[in-house]
Order: sequence, then C-alpha cells, then structure tokens
Amino acid sequence: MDPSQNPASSRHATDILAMGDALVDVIATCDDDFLTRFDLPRGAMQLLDEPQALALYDAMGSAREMSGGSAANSMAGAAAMGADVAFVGQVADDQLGTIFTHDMRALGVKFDTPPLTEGPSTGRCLILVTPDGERTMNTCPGAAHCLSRDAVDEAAVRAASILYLEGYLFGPELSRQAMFRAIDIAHAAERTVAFTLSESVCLPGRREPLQKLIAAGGIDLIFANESEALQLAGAADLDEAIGRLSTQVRTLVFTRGPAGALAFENGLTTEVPAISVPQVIDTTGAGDLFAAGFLAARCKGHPIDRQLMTGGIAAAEIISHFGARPVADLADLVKL
Ligand SMILES: OC[C@H]1O[C@H](O)[C@H](O)[C@@H]1O
Repeated sequence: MDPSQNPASSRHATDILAMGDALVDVIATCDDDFLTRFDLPRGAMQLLDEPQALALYDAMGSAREMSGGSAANSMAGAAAMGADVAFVGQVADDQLGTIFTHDMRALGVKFDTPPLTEGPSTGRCLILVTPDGERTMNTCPGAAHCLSRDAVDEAAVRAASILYLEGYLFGPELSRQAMFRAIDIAHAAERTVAFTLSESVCLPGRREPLQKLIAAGGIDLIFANESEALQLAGAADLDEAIGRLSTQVRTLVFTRGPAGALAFENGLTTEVPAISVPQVIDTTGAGDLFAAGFLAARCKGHPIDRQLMTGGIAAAEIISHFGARPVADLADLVKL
C-alpha cells in the first residue's frame, strides 16, 4: 500500500513537504483586447525578464498583491484543511520575500529556506484575469529559480509522508537538480513522490527529462489537467494517456475543469463530477487547490473518491474569488 494512504502505519512529523516557486502574485482584471495588444498567451503562463515585467506592470490596471506560487498555494490550502505541511522555495531578502515568508508562516506552513542575500529579487507573477474568469500568467521568477540543492534539508524531506513537486520549478537546471536530490532522499526513506505538471513541463527541453524521470520510477503520483496529460504521454485521449503512464506511475490524477476529475490507481478508474459555482471569478490556482484537497484527504486516510471530491470542493472555493489563496473556511467546507 502507498504509505501516504495509511497514516496509522506511517505517522510522520509532516504530511506533505512541497518544493515550488516562491512568488508574489500581482492580479488585475483586463479585457481580451489588452491580451491581444500585449501579445499575452491567453490562459497560459509565460516567463518574463525584469524589464518586460516592469513594462507590463506599468500597463496593467489597478492590481492587488498576494502571495502565490503553485505548490505554495497548495500548501496554504492543505494547511487550511488541517494537514501538517512544509514548503521549500527561494525568496530574496527584500520586501516581497518578507511578505511571502510571513504569509506562509501565518498560515501554519513550515517555511525555513534562507532568503538570498544577493542576486535577483523575489519573483512575482503578473496575472491578468479576463471577464470570463480565465487567468493569463506572466511570471518573472527572479530568486525563485535560484533554488539549489543546498536548500534541500534531508531531515525535513525524510520527515514528510509526501514530497510534492511543482512542474514550473522543473525548468531551470539548478532547481531541477534540487528536485532530483529531494526525490532521491524521499525514495530512500520510502516516501511518496507526487508531481504536479504545468504547461511549461511540456515544452521541448523539459518534457524529455521529465519523461526520463518518470520512466525511471522517480514519480509515484501525477497531477495534470487533460491537455498536460495528453502532451506528456503523446496521447490522443485520456484513456490512451492512462494506458501509457499507468505502467510507470502508481497514481494518476486528472482534472477536467467543469467535467470533474478522475483518478487511476490500483487498476481502477474513479471519476467525480465538478462542484458547480454560481460564477467563476478567477481560475488562478484551481489546480493547486485541487491538489491541496486531494492530498489533505489522502493524508487523513480517506478513500480515493473522497480525495477527489475534497479536491473539487477546494478548487470550487478558489475560483469563486480573486487570488489563489483560500478566503472561506476550507476546513469547514471539506470536513475531513
Ligand atoms: O497556479 C497558480 C500560480 O501559478 C503562478 O506560479 C502564480 O504564482 C499563481 O499563484
């Protein structure tokens, strides 16, 4: 049995330790013309350098700032649902880094990666939300992509039932090596390694090393949306993707937006419908909060359908307002 599913026999100090981009989100609304005018990739994520980020920031309308980062959002959500969680990510010794650190700790997430004292500033993600609730992300990763192997604390990885890795951080060689080190430590300690895909891991130059890692048994659980799963597996539909990936990964979890979510584990497919919301305000963080709910329920030993449902409830909460950090009482909503 996957040790992450049986808390009684695998009581570790931490439920989940995540590695991901440490970012502060800058969120503004815009119309579709704005995206066209600035040639922004609607519904996707692109990387910006510092001058590009400053130029886009100047052009954006009034914005609100809040801590973000995909895996960091997941840990914030999992903590809110009662999981004991930790985060490894790189900030700089600056104001945004202080804000990010404060927010993580205030939410109960253990976050001890020392800030960079020289080099790039703390990363930020300029997010534009169109009237249909779709988010377009423009990330200036800054310090986040300076995360190195030294930031991985062996004892902290060993102390967690699940190591949760974010696809965005798999791009730069430096942080990819940090992830490899964490995977080695986690597997030597017989922990579960979960990986959330992002569209960026499907880029040439990233997809191949990820496929190699998967083929070598480096990942036990994958989270993906439908399009990421098809691209990674080189498949035409989800059944084909499951057929290919399930020989290499023990648990596959696919989110399908309004069509719900499904998991493939132990030869069985489990599907759940999406939770409907009165209005989709901002889809930022939907996948992050889905993973948070799924893992929080898994760590409490709930069955796979409850894990999927919990992910769906958390995702529904996050798309009902601006920003990728929960505002409602998630613990009360999911009642784990
Ligand atoms: O998944 C959403 C997150 O991705 C980006 O990394 C942003 O920080 C945002 O909060």
